[in-house]
Amino acid sequence: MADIIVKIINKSGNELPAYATADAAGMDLRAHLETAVTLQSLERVLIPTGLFMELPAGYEAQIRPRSGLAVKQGLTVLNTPGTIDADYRGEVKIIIINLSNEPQTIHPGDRVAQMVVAPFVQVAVQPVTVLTETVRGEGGFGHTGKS
Ligand SMILES: O=c1ccn([C@H]2C[C@H](O)[C@@H](COP(=O)(O)OP(=O)(O)OP(=O)(O)O)O2)c(=O)[nH]1
Ligand SMILES: [Mg+2]
Repeated sequence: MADIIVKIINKSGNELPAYATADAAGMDLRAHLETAVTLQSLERVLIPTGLFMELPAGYEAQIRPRSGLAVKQGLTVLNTPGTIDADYRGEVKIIIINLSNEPQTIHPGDRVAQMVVAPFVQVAVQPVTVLTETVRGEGGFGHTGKS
């Protein structure tokens, strides 16, 4: 597991991201804030993490919501899953939106999202005029299971 190295510069003063349990998929990310931020209902905000990362080629980091924040406060990641590219060298930031009906406050150091590192493939795009036929064909969007 641990032979995949992600280099991190931590300018936040918060602890480094870490897996909370032995087989956790995600590492929680903390807000790098001077003061608390309050979001009105449906307001969104870009939360800095103070983290700068270097992922190995062929890997991305996905920024996902935390279920506890979502169910308790209606706070979620607007662009989930956010994509951190392996060649990105800027600060990792998290787009949080308040989907509750009340104002919600994020405090410095709060765990606002989680990061899952995953491999991906890059593909070659080949223009054609005909695609192979399949049983599904063009059916989708609830097409299966109908009699
Ligand atoms: O939640 C996110 C999503 C993206 N990024 C950073 C890392 C990523 O590599 C870069 C670009 O992200 P994306 O491709 O999603 O944004 P874009 O709007 O397409 O911008 P760009 O034109 O820079 O690719 O922004 C974050 O810090 N947080
Ligand atoms: Mg992009």
